[in-house]
Amino acid sequence: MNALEQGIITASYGRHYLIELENNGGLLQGFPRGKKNEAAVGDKVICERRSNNQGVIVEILPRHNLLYRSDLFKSKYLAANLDQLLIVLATEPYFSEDLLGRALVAAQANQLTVLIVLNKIDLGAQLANARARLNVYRGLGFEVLETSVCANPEATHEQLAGRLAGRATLLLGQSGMGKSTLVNLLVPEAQAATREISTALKTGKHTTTLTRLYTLPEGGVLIDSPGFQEFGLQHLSEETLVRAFAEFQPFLGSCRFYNCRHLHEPDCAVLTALARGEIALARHALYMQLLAEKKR
Ligand SMILES: Nc1nc2c(ncn2[C@@H]2O[C@H](COP(=O)(O)OP(=O)(O)OP(=O)(O)O)[C@@H](O)[C@H]2O)c(=O)[nH]1
Ligand SMILES: [Zn+2]
Repeated sequence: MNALEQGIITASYGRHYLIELENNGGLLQGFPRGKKNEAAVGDKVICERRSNNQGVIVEILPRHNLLYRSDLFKSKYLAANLDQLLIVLATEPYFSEDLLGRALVAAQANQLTVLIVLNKIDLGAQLANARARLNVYRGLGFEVLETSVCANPEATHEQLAGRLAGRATLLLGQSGMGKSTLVNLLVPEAQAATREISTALKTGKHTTTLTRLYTLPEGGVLIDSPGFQEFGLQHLSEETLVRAFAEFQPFLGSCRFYNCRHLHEPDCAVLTALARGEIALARHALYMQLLAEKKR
């Protein structure tokens, strides 16, 4: 048997992985050995070298979390071993509150810190509207930073660098919010690194579907995932879903039925709070939607 080496997954493209070996051991193209060795970016793995630049992943070391999305048919890993989620929104184009809400639920389920960034504040026309839409989330205690990556890169860097240093952060954002521009600001060598990864994985024009891990100049890692439209959370239990809505928590003991699902039950404390305007309609609607998707 060849020597075993440890490394971290720094890129994934389907079932193709790039592994950065410890102790400056270089890059290895890695393949999972069978279905159960499917790894995610951020995973620490043991691999067995098969050639100069290729190896087989023989073990995935225990992860402290794994963020993924799922529907009835498949699940898709986003990243492993995270501390933080950085959600990039913009004044324009219009951001989806549904995707934002789902990302917040996923973060809560994995005990991740959340940082929401409202980018393109230099585009004034939609600024007030975007701020108003984010008030609910500010009220829930989420930190919302305002940036203009293009018009004011220095200030953006100042706001974010300290918050990312020394931590593992996953960047999520719909297309067009300024995610790539932000990565290039925070990781000056990002474009060169991506070219290197594309060559190693021979992804060619599919580069945009890569998930990539960058080491930050200040320490810590930033993981850039491709934008997506769907964020299914089928795999989360009903209990986890309820807990993910912080604003429901004060009411949970006060429903008439101990096993109340807070959907249509009489004397439900959550529904009463909703009727009084203490819980936002859109948030409860998302909760109902997530529950409904589990049953389909
Ligand atoms: N006005 C303004 N435009 C910005 C700002 N940040 C990014 N943009 C522009 O918004 C557009 C989208 O930015 P990208 O960084 O490519 O967005 P993305 O989120 O990576 O989107 P995809 O590449 O589609 O995934 C580009 O034309 C950027 O130049 C900003 O702060 N202000
Ligand atoms: Zn209830």
